[in-house]
Amino acid sequence: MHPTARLRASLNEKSIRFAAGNLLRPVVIPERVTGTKHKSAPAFTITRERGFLPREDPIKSLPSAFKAVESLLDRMTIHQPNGTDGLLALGQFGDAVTSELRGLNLEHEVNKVIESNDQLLISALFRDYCFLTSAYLLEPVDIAFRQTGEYFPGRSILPKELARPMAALAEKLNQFPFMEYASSYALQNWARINENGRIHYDNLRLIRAFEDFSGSEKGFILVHVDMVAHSGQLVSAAEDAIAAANNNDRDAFNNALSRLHKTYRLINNSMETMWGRSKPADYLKFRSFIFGTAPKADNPMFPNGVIYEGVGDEKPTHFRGESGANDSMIPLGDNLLEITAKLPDNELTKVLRDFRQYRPMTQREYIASVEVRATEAKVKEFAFADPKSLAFYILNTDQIREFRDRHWRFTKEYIIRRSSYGLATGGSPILKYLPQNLSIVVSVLDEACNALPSSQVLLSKGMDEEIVKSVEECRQRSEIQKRVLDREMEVWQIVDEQKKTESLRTSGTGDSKLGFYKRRSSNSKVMEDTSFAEIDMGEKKRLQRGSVGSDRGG
Ligand code: HEM
Repeated sequence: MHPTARLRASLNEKSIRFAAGNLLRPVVIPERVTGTKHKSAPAFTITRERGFLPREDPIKSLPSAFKAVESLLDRMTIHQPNGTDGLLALGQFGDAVTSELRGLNLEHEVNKVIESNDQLLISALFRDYCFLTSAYLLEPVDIAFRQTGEYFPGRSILPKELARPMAALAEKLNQFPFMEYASSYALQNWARINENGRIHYDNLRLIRAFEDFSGSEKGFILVHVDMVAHSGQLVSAAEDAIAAANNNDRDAFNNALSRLHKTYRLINNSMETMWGRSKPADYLKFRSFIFGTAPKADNPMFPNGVIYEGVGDEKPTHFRGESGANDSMIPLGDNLLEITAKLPDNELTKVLRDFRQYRPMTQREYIASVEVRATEAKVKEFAFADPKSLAFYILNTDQIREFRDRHWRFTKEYIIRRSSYGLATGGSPILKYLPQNLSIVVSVLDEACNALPSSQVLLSKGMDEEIVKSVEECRQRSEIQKRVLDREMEVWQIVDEQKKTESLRTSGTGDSKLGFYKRRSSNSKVMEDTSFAEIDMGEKKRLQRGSVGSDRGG
């Protein structure tokens, strides 16, 4: 069947498929999947070697039939490698897309690639069309932000030259037709500098960029890749832990949890390098381009969603934006250690579950399967039944706490300090979503620490001194974290309420922000039905320059 014939009637329907019913089966994770004989295997086939990275390094450039696409991608980046301004800096990207792609019928070329079922090439095309789509929709948002420090609505119609290939590629990959962390912005967007070298930060470069190939955007993306380069060991340890719990094999279980712990430590150490590689003062400069069009009810940038021209019945669509929330390393730990089971049944948990849909199908199914299989194998109960296993369970849960703690500090320093805009790129409410997840890990850690005998008892039973010492430190950290977070949340609650009161007070006063908004939207159909008084596009903040790489002014 011709691929376009399969386009969904409405892209807004969440028609992503799950392997329901298969999640309980034992999963055999291969060591490696490479070479042309595996051409049709999904790019994100999960292996013990590569974990959540694509099974082969991403394709760096497109076949010559797509030279118009490649040219737009090269010329759009705000800071061009030769020091000039790119199309996005000049506000010329939207016009360039329509004038340069119209009439080329690249949709036909895209469909030929889809029919070939060359999954690596399909994935590269999806990455590149995602970059074009986000740049096109968010260009007005970024221009306004660079000029005023405030956000502005994006474009509400995606032209068919982008919309139809996007929809067809997304359909083939069974993903939403929008930029996503794994399949476009981060995990499909790196190349090794030395082909024979390791997948390691110093040996990586970007394939595509919105702002700059050598500055903070590079650091932001490639630190994620550097972390995920360890994920093969996470997958391997998680699989061995589930198998050991099923086989009642205590030694194998402890060995697997010990390997899991070592790997999470490597990942957390890599994450810590973010501060130096991607400056907090630079983040907002490329962040405009990774926002999404969801949530439907409450996204001031896309109050009426986005119409994909020529796709299905052209109903407005709403998709979450790019976010590390779509990474699979932490959900893997949450599910394996049965932390997920402790999530309260509320709106924020729905957000977390929704994030899990925004990733390659293989990862979606795998993460869901770990949740089901770990519950069946009673991983947590098995860990709690033995002091040494429980000690490893605590060490791993503490690593997940450490990740979320550092992450919350990133969010405060990179975002909250610099913008009052309440939505994160993935569309979650910043002040509520991340702290909830952190507080849940802390409560699981607390529960596990309370169940563990005292250090003296552990030592008297012959437990390794180093492990006992580390676990004791976890206990202390857990108590401190809980106290600090509780106090902090009280303060944020007050700030949030003040913000709401202030917004009510100033509503309808016609201040300069609103004036700018109205001026800019005078010829924009998108704003016709929107009440300006209710819009919060973030407060005006002074942009500061960072000092990483060649990240220059703008
Ligand atoms: C400057 C650095 C970072 C900032 C400012 C940041 C910001 C955020 C924000 C605001 C969210 C909320 C979800 C949303 O987008 O709506 C989020 C979620 C998330 N991010 Fe990041 N992030 C950063 C780095 C990372 C890194 C390096 C990773 C590693 C994979 C990561 C993984 C995650 C995860 C797993 C979540 C879901 C939260 C959870 O489960 O508790 N982030 N991020």
